Amino acid sequence: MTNVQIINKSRHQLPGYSTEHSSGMDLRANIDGPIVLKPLQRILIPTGLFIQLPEGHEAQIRPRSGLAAKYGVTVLNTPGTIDADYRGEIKVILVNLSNDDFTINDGERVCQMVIAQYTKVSLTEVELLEETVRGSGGFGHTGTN
Ligand SMILES: O=c1ccn([C@H]2C[C@H](O)[C@@H](COP(=O)(O)OP(=O)(O)OP(=O)(O)O)O2)c(=O)[nH]1
Repeated sequence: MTNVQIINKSRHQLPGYSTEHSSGMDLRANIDGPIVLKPLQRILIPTGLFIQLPEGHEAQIRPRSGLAAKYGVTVLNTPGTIDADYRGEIKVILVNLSNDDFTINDGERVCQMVIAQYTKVSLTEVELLEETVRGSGGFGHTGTN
């Protein structure tokens, strides 16, 4: 378990894992009152959370499948990236892809945050890449079912 420091300026409890095996912590909207998101409208939602990630880690802001499946509401830039050197407030870009208005209430769980380690690489420019069976096949070249 890696310890991460966080400042909570929201009026809600600190996020946590909902089960032992959850990878994401649900984040709550920290807003003064309900906000109506019209079809195809997007909005930046504050969380009131400020995090200090250890070097080599990032936080990924991902949609909640329930909001997506039931209401067509998702995270526009999924996965949003919170950098280890970012000290600002974590915000969530939600978009309403349904034909109906969607109301966001204060304290509503609007997304989930996954903390992940990443690998830093250096790029070496070459003329040829190692051959593989797949080669350049992709984008459904093996069929779609
Ligand atoms: O969903 C998001 C995505 C980003 N951020 C914050 C943390 C991140 O470290 C910073 C910059 O994000 P990103 O690199 O994606 O934004 P950019 O458009 O490239 O802006 P910048 O030029 O500030 O890096 O904004 C959020 O709060 N929520």
